[in-house]
Amino acid sequence: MGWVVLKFGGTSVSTAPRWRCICRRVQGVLAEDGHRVWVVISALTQVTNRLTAALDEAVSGSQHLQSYFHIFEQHMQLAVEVGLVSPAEASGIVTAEQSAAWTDAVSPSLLQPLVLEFHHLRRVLDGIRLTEEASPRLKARVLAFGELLSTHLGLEIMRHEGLAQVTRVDARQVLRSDPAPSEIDRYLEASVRPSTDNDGTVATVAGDAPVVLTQGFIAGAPAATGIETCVLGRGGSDTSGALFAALLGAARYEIWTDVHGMYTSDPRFVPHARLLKSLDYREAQELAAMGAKVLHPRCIGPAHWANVPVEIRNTNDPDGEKTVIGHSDDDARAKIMAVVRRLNMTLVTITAYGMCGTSGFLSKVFLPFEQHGISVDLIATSQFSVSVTLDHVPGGVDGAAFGALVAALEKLGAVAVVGPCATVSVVGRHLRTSLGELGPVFRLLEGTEVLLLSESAEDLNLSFVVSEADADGLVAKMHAALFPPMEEDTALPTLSYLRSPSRDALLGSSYSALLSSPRGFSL
Ligand SMILES: Nc1ncnc2c1ncn2[C@@H]1O[C@H](COP(=O)(O)OP(=O)(O)O)[C@@H](O)[C@H]1O
Ligand SMILES: N[C@@H](CC(=O)OP(=O)(O)O)C(=O)O
Repeated sequence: MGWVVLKFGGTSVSTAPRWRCICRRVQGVLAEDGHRVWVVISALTQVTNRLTAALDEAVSGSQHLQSYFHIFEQHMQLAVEVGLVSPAEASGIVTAEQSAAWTDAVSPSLLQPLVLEFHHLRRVLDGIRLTEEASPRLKARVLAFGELLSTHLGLEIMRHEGLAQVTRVDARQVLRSDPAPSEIDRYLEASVRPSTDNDGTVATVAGDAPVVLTQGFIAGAPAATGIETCVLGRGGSDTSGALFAALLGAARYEIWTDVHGMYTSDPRFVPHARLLKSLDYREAQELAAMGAKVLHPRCIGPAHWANVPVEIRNTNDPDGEKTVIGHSDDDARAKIMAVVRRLNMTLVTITAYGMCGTSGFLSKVFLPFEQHGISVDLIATSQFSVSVTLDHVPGGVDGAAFGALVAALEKLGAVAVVGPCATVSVVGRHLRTSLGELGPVFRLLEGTEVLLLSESAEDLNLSFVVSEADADGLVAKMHAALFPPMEEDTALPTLSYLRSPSRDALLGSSYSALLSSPRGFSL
């Protein structure tokens, strides 16, 4: 019997109606061809942010249980909403001390694992408060509690909803991280290579259970003393799901979230954004990497590696439209797919007039980036100058790694650092053959200071580095030019060439149309 992997994000696991939807979907897949179902869930919405706040509170020693108590309340509210705890049992707990007493004295036995996990979290936070410091290793342990807690509660909710044969698996037993250059990468931005389950670990942990529930975001980091906890970076549950799908050789990987799929821009800011009905792996990867936050940038790799088709679907509209990601045979055709942006980028320019025309300039410039574990994103070069953008600086621009990088680069020439800035990217296929269609985009840049312009070697994105303040306005204008709002198409005769059969095959409904559809849903 084959597996189908379902991943539910924070917004999809935080209310009773969403959990009923999860259980219905699991039952639907079980009924279809006798599949087994591997369910990956994130922490309840905002819990990872609250754990980050709890860490800061514990380090600073101020009110270190405030965020902890918020998290406790959130889980109790859900337990009440789904009917696992009565409102009377949960009432009257207004402080962290009372929550501890409540969990000791009156918690229902089926919630004992959840309660023990809360005790464990509290012990770790108390320890951090005493020492007033938290290493990347300890931070990862704290952040992992979000998913450990949600899966304890989720297991009982699923059983309560009639799914008797669910097994909870600890993801750290299955996913093992790769060696990493720094402590931050090792524990907080861990990467796990996709692989097949040669040693049968997945089969062992799943046993005969038709349904497995496990954590997204967390993995095991092999250490001399055993297996430590690491996390895959914010939003990493999508990648966990893809890794499990690859290990299991799953028939399908479904990512359930609060939107119908990948849109031509972030629908929160561009309500006329159109749903992308089908994408190939490379296109989806490029969109995720350039800022379509609905997918974690590393999640497509494992699915592609194992040839597992991916679907992105809306928990609030389970039978509605969706994005399907897989192989495609039409990559010869040019197409414009989206306008997306990323914030918090750093632009570094190294200028060395003395090196004009000398060989090896580029290798000398890039060596310090490798030595200090900082990967570059966009690149533009001239004879004596190189500009690069960085989307992730381990330890931040005030940290030791970045300081050492700048010191090394200064030995080669003058170094200028600009940040935080933003990249606005038009993502598509064969953009160099679509420059006529992209014309309006360039006109829209008049009056905006463009710090760097880059066209990707693979011809998949055209990116502009601008100030953060300019980014959202620019995205909205560029998107309106390239994807005119549907109802206004006829009013824009000059852009009518943007309608074509291939475009109609690619683009689904707009976010605003889906939002006002009779089925109705909300972000
Ligand atoms: N291009 C895009 N297409 C779809 N959603 C996007 C895009 N860019 C950003 N998003 C945002 O991604 C959100 C879903 O991702 P996320 O919050 O990580 O979900 P989850 O908690 O379910 O994992 C959506 O609510 C949407 O606002
Ligand atoms: N809980 C983690 C991992 C994650 O992927 O969450 P979500 O699926 O809600 O984006 C985070 O907030 O980063």
